[in-house]
Amino acid sequence: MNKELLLVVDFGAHNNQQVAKIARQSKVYCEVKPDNQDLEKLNPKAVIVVGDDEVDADLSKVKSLNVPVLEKGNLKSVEEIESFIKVCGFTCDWTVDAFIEDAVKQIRETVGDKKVLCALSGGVDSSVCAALVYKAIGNQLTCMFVNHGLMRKGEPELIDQIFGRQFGMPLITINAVDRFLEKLDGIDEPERKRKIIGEEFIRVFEEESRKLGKMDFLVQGTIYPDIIESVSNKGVVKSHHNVGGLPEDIDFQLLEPVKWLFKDEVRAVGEALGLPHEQVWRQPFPGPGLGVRVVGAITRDKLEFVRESDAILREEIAKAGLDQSIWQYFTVCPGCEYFAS
Ligand SMILES: Nc1ncnc2c1ncn2[C@@H]1O[C@H](COP(=O)(O)OP(=O)(O)OP(=O)(O)O)[C@@H](O)[C@H]1O
Repeated sequence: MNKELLLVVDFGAHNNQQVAKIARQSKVYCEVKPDNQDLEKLNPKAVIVVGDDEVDADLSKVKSLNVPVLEKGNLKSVEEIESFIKVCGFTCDWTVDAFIEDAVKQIRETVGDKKVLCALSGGVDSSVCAALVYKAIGNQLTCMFVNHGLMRKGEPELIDQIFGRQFGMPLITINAVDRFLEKLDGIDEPERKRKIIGEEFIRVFEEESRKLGKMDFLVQGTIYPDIIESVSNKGVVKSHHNVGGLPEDIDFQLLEPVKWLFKDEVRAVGEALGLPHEQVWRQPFPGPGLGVRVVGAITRDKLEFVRESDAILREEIAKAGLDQSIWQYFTVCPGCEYFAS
């Protein structure tokens, strides 16, 4: 697809992502770039300038593009952006389906006949990436799910049901429950737990992926805010999203098929690809899973307690119709007497 680009040039605005999201809701493809980039090579059809100190900004680079520029005031209203889009004559054809079609084509071109590995956690980002890459290259993709024993109730089974059975993807499930729980034995510091879980994940993933023979690409669920924030005008906000913190020198090329999408767009793409609604709209879940919802040292009893109580809470919240309006809700297992052995 030959995309018409609406460029948001960011002079350090706090609302840069908001402006891009509004434009995209009008089906216009929009990217956010800091003003120090080579804007000309992006060939935009129009530009919106945003910035908290925009009045003092040097707009010569933007003006030299010779395209329409919306540059007055920092807080651009939805109406203002929509009418600018209309005046500029955008085709407004950037839809979820158009994105998928384009992404599938690009993935096929990039991958050719090579092999791709996806670390599938069952979270929104890796799930949508897996579905998208599978649509593009079918069985050239292998997904690997590491069950570390810290998942929510029914989650490992659900991953198998959706990706293994419904989609029919090549899916390898690694049962590493004992291995993780042994490493975590007696550890009560939450930061220490996180570190152990992260490091163990990398070890398991490396060991198991080696058994698969040569894999050329690794799928990574980078999303657009990761990119905008890592190259923001205000300096690096946070480092790039990474598959469980794998080292930089891994022997894979990265495939990042949703790196131009905001989270809600990732969800919409997931639904369009046939992932269940509940899977793509689920609440954020911490990487170290239930391990950090047990206060103090983790035992199998405590894990079971927090897993069951979490399942009950989620069921009740859903029954009350609140599961999409409350951003985060969870149960915690305190280090109480009841569990003393
Ligand atoms: N148990 C797991 N099995 C396989 N891959 C995993 C697992 N946990 C994490 N990963 C990989 O590491 C990536 C980053 O994990 P993190 O916990 O930070 O999740 P995230 O950024 O919310 O992404 P997602 O929505 O895919 O879970 C995931 O996208 C996935 O590729």
